[in-house]
Order: sequence, then structure tokens, then C-alpha cells
Amino acid sequence: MDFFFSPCTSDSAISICGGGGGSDSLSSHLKIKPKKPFQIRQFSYSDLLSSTNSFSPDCFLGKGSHGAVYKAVLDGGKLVAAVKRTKFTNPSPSFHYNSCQLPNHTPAENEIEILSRLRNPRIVNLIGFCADSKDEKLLVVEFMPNGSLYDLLHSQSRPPGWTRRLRFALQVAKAVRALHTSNPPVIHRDIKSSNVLIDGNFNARLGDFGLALRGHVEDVRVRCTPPAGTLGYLDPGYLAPADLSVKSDVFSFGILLLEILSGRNAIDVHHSPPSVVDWALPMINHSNFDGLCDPRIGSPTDPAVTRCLGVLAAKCVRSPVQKRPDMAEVVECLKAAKKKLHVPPIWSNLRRRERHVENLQPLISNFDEPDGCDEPMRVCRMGSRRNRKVSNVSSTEYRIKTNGRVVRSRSMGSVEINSNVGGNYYSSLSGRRKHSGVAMKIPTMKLSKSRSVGVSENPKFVECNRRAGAFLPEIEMSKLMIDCESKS
Ligand SMILES: Nc1ncnc2c1ncn2[C@@H]1O[C@H](COP(=O)(O)OP(=O)(O)OP(=O)(O)O)[C@@H](O)[C@H]1O
Repeated sequence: MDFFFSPCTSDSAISICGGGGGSDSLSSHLKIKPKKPFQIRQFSYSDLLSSTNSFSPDCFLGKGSHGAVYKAVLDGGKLVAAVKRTKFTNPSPSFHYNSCQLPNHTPAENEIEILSRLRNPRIVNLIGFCADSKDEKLLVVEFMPNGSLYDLLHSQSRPPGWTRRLRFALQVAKAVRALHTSNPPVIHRDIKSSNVLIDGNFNARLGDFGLALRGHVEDVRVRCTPPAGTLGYLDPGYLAPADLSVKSDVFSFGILLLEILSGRNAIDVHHSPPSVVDWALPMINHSNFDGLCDPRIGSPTDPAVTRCLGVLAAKCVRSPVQKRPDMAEVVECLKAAKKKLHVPPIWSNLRRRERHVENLQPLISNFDEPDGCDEPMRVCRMGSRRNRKVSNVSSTEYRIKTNGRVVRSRSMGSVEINSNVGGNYYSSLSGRRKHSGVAMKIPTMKLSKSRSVGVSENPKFVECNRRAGAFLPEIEMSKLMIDCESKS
């Protein structure tokens, strides 16, 4: 297939052509010189075999929905990289066509195509690929030695503190902003904590571009690609190709933000309600921002920080797509919250006593309803989160159902919803993690790889609700604003 590469002077390297304005936009954000080509290397299969010790278990890093990842030591020890290995199961992997008769790339091919046009310090960049492998696709990407954000947030030992959590959130937001502002935009479609990897300097990088789409929403490829994503993070309004926009990523980012705030899985059947959105929105509506915070680390000193993050997350997951903030606004909001985190406690205590949080206004005003809350925000503490039992709040209509059955696995699965001839949708979840346990059988869905819990809905039911306009999580933003005013 055409990877949009053109030959370069070196045998082992290829330069990148195309890229269009995309690299320009990225450059403007990153203040790097525009149009400087970067090189993607071609590795021989034998090189990758020897660098991974023949893909030995010692080099195994993890398994995703589309294959396994191995650590590789290349160039005589000078380059440590990660090799993503995807086996072809389809006899003609490069050329199965979707309804629009476009080549339907495998995730690995798609990742090469997207990443070969991007270079960004906030993403897991492509180093090269293997051109001479027969029945598998091998990608070589930057090695991230500190695991994933999922591992950090959900491991039993030493969960990250607020400074680190906010920094990760901001770094991911910047990565997504860079994707969305490139020309044509890139929509990641699979933003989740397991796709955020931590580099050697403990910076968060967005990885796994297997489902990403590059193009404007009206472009044929975008218009014809069936919905895909990961249950729990997937925008419930994204049910047909035409529903896709950058705001689907904003939704997923909102879920990620709730996960960062609370330390809860996007979906966790050990909690009631299982969905982090269903759990968090009632608390946000009642201004119980302390209740959102991960009990293992408690709340930040300044309650304005939690309030800002909670409101931001709620706005990201709003059902009217156009009312969700764009990623540039998200970045600004997170930057402001991060600054507040570092206000010396004495000032934040004074401020708390004053109870007026005038500086919070710019954080929130960008996302206010049109009739907005122009009054200074007031913050009230809702008591210790540790004493606060999370009750079985009744969830919004957004709750994902499976005709009464909740299905789960230990990890989160990616879902791809493909259109069939009749215009209905069926879904397939594919892949399985290293430690994942429970195989799931859902009507019209098949699950493989997963990271936490998959809860899905019968597509007919979704479609029915969609028509009725009743399936989306509509945060009672007006109530939130009333709360702000009434606590003055
Ligand atoms: N560049 C990398 N450096 C180090 N480890 C990596 C790298 N990429 C992936 N991994 C490890 O391999 C695991 C599998 O990654 P992969 O991207 O294939 O799947 P995933 O993101 O976990 O799931 P999915 O494919 O459903 O998105 C990751 O969880 C991570 O632990």
C-alpha cells in the first residue's frame, strides 16, 4: 500500500511527503520550524527479530486489541524502541473495502499513515516500520519506559498526586489540541488512559493511532468510516459515521479527566453506578467536588481547582456536541487550574475564608451557558470525602444498557461499529489484554481486547433512544450555575 513516503537519500530512511498544512499547524503550536521533513526508517525483519530477542517474553511490554508490543534494542544499543506487532488474520489485509469503496486500512497501516505525517513531543512518535515481513505488520515507535497512565492511576502503590495528575491532563489535552488543529484535522477516536503512555521524563504522551482518522468531517474517508472507540470513553452520540467530529475526542477526554480526578475506571461494575459519568455528574450538579477526588490522595488545597476540573469534565461530556468546549479551551482551563494548584496554602486558605473565587471566573466563563453565570463563583466545601458514602444515585438516560445485562471484562475493549447493508449497525470489539479475563458475549457485539469494563447497548435500543433524543448525559448545567449563585 501507499504510505505516502518518498525515497530519501539514505537506503534505510524515507522522507515524508504530503502533510499539508497539518505540520504547519502543529509547528505553530510547538514553535518548531515548519516543513522540516522528518524521516521514517525502514527496518528489516531480521533486525527487528534480533533486537527483540526473537520476540521473546522477556521483551514483551503488553498486548492490545490489535497485537503485542515488544521492547527492541536497535543500532547496537543506541536506540531503544517499542515494536508493535500485528498479525494479519485476513488473507488480503490491505484491501478490504468499506461501503464507500475506500481501502479499509488495518489499524497498523492506519497508524503508519497517520503518524508518518505527525511529529509532536506530546505523542508517541513513529520511528519506522518493517517492510519485508510476510504475515504481520511491524511498527517501530518511541519506547515509553514508565508504562501507561492507566497503570499509574489504577495501581495499588503510590497513586500520582495532584501536580502530576494535572500535568498529565494538560499534556494529553495539548496533544489532542495539536491533532485537532492540524490541517486536515486528526481525530484520535480512542483517547483513554491506557493509550496515554509515560515517557522517560515522566511526561504523558498520546499513543495508539490505530483508529485515528485524518481529514475533514466532509471527507469521504471520514464520512464512510464506521464508528469506533472504546466502551466507556466512546461518545454516545457517535453512532454513525456522520456523527463524528473532533468533539467525540472531547467527550473521551472528559471521561479521562474524570478518571484522573477520581482514580475510578471509566466503567467499573464494582461500583454503582458503573459508569464514571453516571457517578460523577450528580455530584457535580450538587457542587460536591470533593466527592469526586480520588480518596487515596484527598482533595487539592484550593477547592477552586477541583471545581474547575469537575465543571470542565462535565462540559466535555455534555450531550449537545456543539456545547462541548474545543481542546484549545480545555488546554487554557487546565493551565489556569494548574496555576491555582501552586498558590501557597496561606493564600488559598484566606481565599477560602473569603469564599469568593473571583479568579475562577475566567476558568469557567469560557464554558458557560449562553445565559451564563456572571456572578462571582463561590465555593463551599462539602465535608470530608472520606466520610461521604457514594450512594446509588440514579443515573441519567445516558446509562449504557445491554437489555438489562451488564457485560464486563477486566480491561476496556475497543468497539468498532460497522454498518451493514441494511443500514443497521453491528458492533465488534476486538483484542484482549495480557491479563484480561472475562470473555463477553453481547447481542450483536463481540469483545476481545479490553482493559477495564465494557458495558454496551443493543444498537437497536440506542437507535431508538437516539431518535427519541433521550439517551445522552445532559448535565444540569443551569442547576450548577444556580448552585454557584445560591451559595453566595
Ligand atoms: N511505545 C510504547 N512503549 C512502551 N510500552 C508500550 C508502548 N506502546 C504500547 N506499550 C505497552 O503495550 C500495551 C499494549 O499497547 P497497545 O497500544 O497495543 O494496546 P492498548 O492501547 O493497551 O489497547 P488498544 O489496542 O485497545 O488501544 C500498552 O498497554 C503498554 O503497556
